[in-house]
Amino acid sequence: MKEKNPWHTPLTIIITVIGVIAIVALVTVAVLQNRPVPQKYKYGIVLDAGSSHTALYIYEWPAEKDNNTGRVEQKHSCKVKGKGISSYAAEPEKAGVSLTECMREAEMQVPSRRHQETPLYLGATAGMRLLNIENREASDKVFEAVEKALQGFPFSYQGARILSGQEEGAFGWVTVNYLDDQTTGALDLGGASTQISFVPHEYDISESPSNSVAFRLYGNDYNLYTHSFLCYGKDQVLRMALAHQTQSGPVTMSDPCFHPGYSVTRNYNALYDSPCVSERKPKEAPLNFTHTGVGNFFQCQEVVKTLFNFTSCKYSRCSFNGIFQPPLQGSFGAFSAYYFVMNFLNLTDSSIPLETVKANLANYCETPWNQIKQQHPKVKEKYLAEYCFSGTYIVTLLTEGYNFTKETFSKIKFIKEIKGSDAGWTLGYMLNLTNMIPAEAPDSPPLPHAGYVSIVTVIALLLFILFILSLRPIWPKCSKQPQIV
Ligand SMILES: Nc1ccn([C@@H]2O[C@H](COP(=O)(O)OP(=O)(O)OP(=O)(O)O)[C@@H](O)[C@H]2O)c(=O)n1
Ligand SMILES: [Ca+2]
Repeated sequence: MKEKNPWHTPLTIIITVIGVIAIVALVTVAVLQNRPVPQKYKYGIVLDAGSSHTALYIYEWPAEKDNNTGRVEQKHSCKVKGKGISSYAAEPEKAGVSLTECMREAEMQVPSRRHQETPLYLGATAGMRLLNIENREASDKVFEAVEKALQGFPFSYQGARILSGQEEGAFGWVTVNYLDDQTTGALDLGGASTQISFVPHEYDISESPSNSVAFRLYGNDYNLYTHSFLCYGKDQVLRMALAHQTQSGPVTMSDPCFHPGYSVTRNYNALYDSPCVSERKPKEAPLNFTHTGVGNFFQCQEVVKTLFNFTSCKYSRCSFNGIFQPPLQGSFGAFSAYYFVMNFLNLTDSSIPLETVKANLANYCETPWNQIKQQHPKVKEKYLAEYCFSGTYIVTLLTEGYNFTKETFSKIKFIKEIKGSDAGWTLGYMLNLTNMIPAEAPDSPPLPHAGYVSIVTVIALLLFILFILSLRPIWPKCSKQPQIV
């Protein structure tokens, strides 16, 4: 006769069924109760009115976590068509109109029930700083027009203003360090100014108080060194280089920073129409000059070096132009035009030694202009013509200007964005104005949701097994095999 399986007794079946139901119920309750609730978001909008162009950024963060710990992320960005707002000095109304398209996009991107509470900021940088120096009235008119345009949208408009160079540098640092886990210096290269910001090892703030900013971020106090060099953005520095080479007012100028075979006619008045160069305009210059390329990196470097003043320094140490700079410290993130240029030249990889970067640049600058155009038919000619100059300027600024050596150069990461948010001053600016710079490290839950569910399941199973084992005394007796005596 077939032996009856001892587990198939009514009692064990009932225990097993109850046990399984209990586990399923326990796990279900645990999962449902602790499921991450669907997030509600809040939004903030910042317009970066740069010298060369304006960009709009929309940030979002979980609504119930705006008490400093919620991670603010970039939700959307929009590049305004045309040039920067400072270029509309002669027709200010158009500066306002230029923003309309991106603002409409923002209206679509931010849920309409959040429109009224969404703060909207516009910060202008070096282009407007220069216009303000050159023509205060025109700069005010541009702001009036921009203000009028922005107030026509349903957001909570918080004002448009020019950021100081110090703010621009410091907020760029805040952005990078808010997004990145380890403390990183920030290098920003714009069209009209350039910023360097880092936390020095030992820093005597009293040496140059105007270069110092204090921040509390994630539970640490930082004494930040920052400086913004007006006129040392890549477009203005190119003007300075051309101005330097046209001091005698020639009809034809041979430029080592442009490719052999490159030749364009430039207008003297247009070249000198900027406070960065206006004082240097040659007295008896003709209307135009022919700008031709020679393509020599080393000679170009010599031209660029003449744009830095290394002779006067009233501090213990300086970068250039008599500006205090403590010794470089730690790693750096280099963004905006640093990234555009180095990315085009395939030189963003930090493992490429400085010497190789220079050799590649030398080779690139030597390449005839026709060949360059053929190789990059899709790149705008204005950008394309300037990469030899810009690459040379970047290397010279970093090494001769800021004193990066072949060892420290490898600590620079050329980046466009960090964790989905563009590197730049806008995020730091908004965090500061909304009081969301996190003074303390965020409280993270001890376990992620998946880990929590797995642990509850395993413990429930163990308890069940333990329970079954504890019932051993009432287990049905197994029929013993006959023993051989
Ligand atoms: N794909 C791109 C985009 C931009 N540029 C150049 O990069 C420079 C700087 O761009 P950006 O960082 O956007 O400068 P702005 O913010 O406009 O200038 P600033 O910060 O000085 O106000 C400009 O010369 C622009 O022509 C480039 O070479 N390649
Ligand atoms: Ca900029």
